[in-house]
Amino acid sequence: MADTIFALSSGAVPSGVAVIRVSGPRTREIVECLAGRLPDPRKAMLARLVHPQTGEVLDEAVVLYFEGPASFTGEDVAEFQCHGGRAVVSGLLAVLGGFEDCRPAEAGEFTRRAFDRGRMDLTEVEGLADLIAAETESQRRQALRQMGGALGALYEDWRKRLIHMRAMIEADFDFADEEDIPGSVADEVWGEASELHDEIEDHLVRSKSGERLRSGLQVVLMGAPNAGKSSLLNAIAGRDVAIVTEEAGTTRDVIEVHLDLGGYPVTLVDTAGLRQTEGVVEKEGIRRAEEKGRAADLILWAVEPCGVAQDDPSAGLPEDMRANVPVWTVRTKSDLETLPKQDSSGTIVEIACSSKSAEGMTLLFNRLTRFAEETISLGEAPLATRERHRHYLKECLSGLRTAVDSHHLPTELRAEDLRRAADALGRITGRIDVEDLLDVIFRDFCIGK
Ligand SMILES: Nc1nc2c(ncn2[C@@H]2O[C@H](COP(=O)(O)OP(=O)(O)OP(=O)(O)O)[C@@H](O)[C@H]2O)c(=O)[nH]1
Ligand SMILES: [K+]
Ligand SMILES: [Mg+2]
Repeated sequence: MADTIFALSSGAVPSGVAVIRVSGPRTREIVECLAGRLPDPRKAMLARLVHPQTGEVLDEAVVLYFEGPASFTGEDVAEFQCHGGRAVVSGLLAVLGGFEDCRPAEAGEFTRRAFDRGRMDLTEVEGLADLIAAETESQRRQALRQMGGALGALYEDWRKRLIHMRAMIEADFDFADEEDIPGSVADEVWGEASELHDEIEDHLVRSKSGERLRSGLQVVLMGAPNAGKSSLLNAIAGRDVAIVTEEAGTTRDVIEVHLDLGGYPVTLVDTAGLRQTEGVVEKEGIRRAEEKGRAADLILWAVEPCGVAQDDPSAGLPEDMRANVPVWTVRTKSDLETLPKQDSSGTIVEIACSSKSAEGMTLLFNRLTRFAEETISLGEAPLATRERHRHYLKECLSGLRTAVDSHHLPTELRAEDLRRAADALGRITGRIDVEDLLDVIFRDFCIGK
C-alpha cells in the first residue's frame, strides 16, 4: 500500500487560515477518526478535530474530502482548513504523523502522484509550477494556459499525426506487392510530414518569447564607473536597492530588481562600472558585469554628461555586445546644466534622464514597457516555455527532416525516423520514458504541492 502523505499546503504560519492536505489510502480513515465522520465528497463540513488518543479538541476546522480518482492526486484527498496558528498547525501535523503508513510529503509529491496517475501531463505540471512562481499578469496567463493543457494538447496532436503517418506508410508497405499503385499513399504522407515539419519549426522559432516571458526579460545597466547606474536602478525600482556614493567603483556585485512593466516581467540588473583596474574584487565585478551584458535582452548604456568621448557615446562597451545585444544609450544626470542633449556627431541621444529630478524617467519607463511588450507579446497559440521543450522539439524536427529527405532509403528506415520524431514529442508531455527527468522537474516544487 502506498504511504499516505500530508503537508501544510498554504503559506507560512501564522496566518488566518492554514490548509493541511492529506492524500493516500488512509485518508478516509484519518478524516473519520479526527472529524468524527466523513463529509460528502466536495462538500465543506465544519467539524471539531479531536485527538485520536486523548480526545482533546485540536481545532475547529472546515473539512473537505475528495474521493479518488476525482481528486488532484487521483487518490483519496482531504483538506483541513484550520486556524493558522503555529501550535494548531504543528499539533495537527504531529497527530497526522501518528497514523500508520502516514508521513510528511516531500517537495512536489502531491503533484508527482497526480502525474503518476495520469491526472496531469508534464507540461501541465510545469505550468502549475510556473503559475505558483508567476509574478506578473502575462506570466500568470501563460502559466494558466499551459496548466490547462493547451501546450500538451498541441504536442499530443502532432504526435498523433506522426503516428498516423507511420501507420499509413506501414499499411502502404504491406500492400506494396499488390502491383504498383500510382501516386501511392506514401507520397501523400511525405507531403504531410513536410508540412508538419514547417509547423513545428515555426513554433520553435516563436518559443523564445515563451521562455523569455517565463523567466523575465534581462535589462542590464552598464557603463563607466560613476555614470549613475545604481542611482538609475534605485529610481526605477522606487527604493534604495543599490549603494550609491560619489566614489568610482562602488558597485561590484550584480544587483537584480524584478519589475512588472505593464504586466510583463523585467529583471533590471545593475553592474560594476567598466574600467581598467588592478583591484581583485572590482575586476571580478567587471567580469560578472560583462557576463550579464552578453546574456542581456537589452543593455542600458549609461553615460554621464562629461563622462566619455562625446562623439561616440557607446565607446567603452565591448564590441561583441554592441554587435549582438540591443543597446540604448541613456544620458544620465540630465539635471546638470552641462548636458548636451545631442552629441557632436549628431546622433540623437536615446534617452536623457535624471535620477535626481526624475526628468525623463517616465519616458524611459514607457520605452522599456513597450520593448517588453514587443519582445514577449503573447499571441493566441501556446508557446514552448522551457529549454527542455526546445531540446525535444529540435529532436523531433531532426527525425522529421531525415524521414522526409531520405528518398533513397528503404521505407522502413524512414518510418523509423518518424517514430523517433513522435517519441521526442512524447518526452515533452511525459508519455514516453522520462524517469530521469522527473526528479528534476518535481524538485522545483514547494512542499505541499
Ligand atoms: N546631479 C545628479 N547626480 C547624480 C545623478 N545620478 C547619480 N548621481 C551622482 O553620481 C554619483 C555616482 O552615482 P552612482 O549611482 O553610484 O553611479 P554608478 O554608475 O552606479 O557608479 P559605480 O557603481 O561606481 O560604477 C553619485 O555621487 C550620485 O549621487 C543624477 O541624476 N543627477
Ligand atoms: K559610484
Ligand atoms: Mg553603482
